[in-house]
Amino acid sequence: MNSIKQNTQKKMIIDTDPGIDDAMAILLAFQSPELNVIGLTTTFGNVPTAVATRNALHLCELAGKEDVPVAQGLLTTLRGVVKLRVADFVHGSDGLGNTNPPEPKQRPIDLSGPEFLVAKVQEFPGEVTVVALGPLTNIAKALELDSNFPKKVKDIFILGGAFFVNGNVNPAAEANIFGDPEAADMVFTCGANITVIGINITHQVVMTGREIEELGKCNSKFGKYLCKALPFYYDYHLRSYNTDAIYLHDPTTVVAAIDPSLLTYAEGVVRVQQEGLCRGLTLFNSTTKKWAQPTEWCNKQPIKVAITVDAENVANLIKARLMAL
Ligand SMILES: O=c1[nH]cnc2c1ncn2[C@@H]1O[C@H](CO)[C@@H](O)[C@H]1O
Repeated sequence: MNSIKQNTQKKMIIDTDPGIDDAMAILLAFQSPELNVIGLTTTFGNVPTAVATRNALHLCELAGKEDVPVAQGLLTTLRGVVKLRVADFVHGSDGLGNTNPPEPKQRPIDLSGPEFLVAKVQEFPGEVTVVALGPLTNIAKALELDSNFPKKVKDIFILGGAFFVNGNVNPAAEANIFGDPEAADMVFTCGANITVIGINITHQVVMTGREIEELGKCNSKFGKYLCKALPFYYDYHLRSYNTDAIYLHDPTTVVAAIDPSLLTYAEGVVRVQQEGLCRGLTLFNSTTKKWAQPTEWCNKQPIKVAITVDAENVANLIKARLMAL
């Protein structure tokens, strides 16, 4: 890779809990000439953090990207709670559709995920894009470690939340936000340049059963690899949504970071319900009403919330890149 090309590429850190759609997103990022993936940080959600780290290392090795550092993130939520309910029914107990990936040869680096995030925005101020594909614990911890993190990071693209639609863990909450609502609320209101892609968007970007078969038949290494893990993810969608297609949550978020113009956005303050029945609910203030009394949404920095997507072109880009040789 020559330095001219590297200079025009976005420096990206992917915070991830692989996860089948995370695996698609990571391989897509590696296949994208616009991106220079400078590291992966791992979190819990689809799998426990230790499994996420193993899978992140494995995916780097599969892609011949052993030089990409993997930093293990926090094992618990910001409040120290171990998330017992991992999504093995979505991704299999190994996170990769029960395909039993080989033990990676590489090890995670000595820095923790949050320490790595802080170090990289310090090294490249205004240049690092963070793509967050799991609960937001590592990013929130990075905010605790460095209060200037929001100013130093270029932007943060977050897969999370359900805006004007039901959640996927329960009618109120989407899985990543539900995984650590306190962290999510901290991140959404931290003042950084944030774009949120919720399941109101990602449920429109799909790969059908037939397309999964085509992925397996093509000669691409990533396509052949993914089509072994995808049937598990497909079965979950068939069972849960009665649909002959999978939702491309995490890859859509990587595409948004590559080309934000494929989506449209509304700007407003987002807060997260912390307790009770609707714990994990994302509530976007879309009104311009001047409230009679100050609200918990006042005096916070607005963020961008995706409201429409060019689903066909986003899905086509994902498929083309995963099928590329
Ligand atoms: O029902 C579910 N429970 C938990 N996690 C889920 C479920 N459906 C999808 N995901 C995972 O959570 C993120 C999107 O919310 C995606 O990473 C997806 O793989």
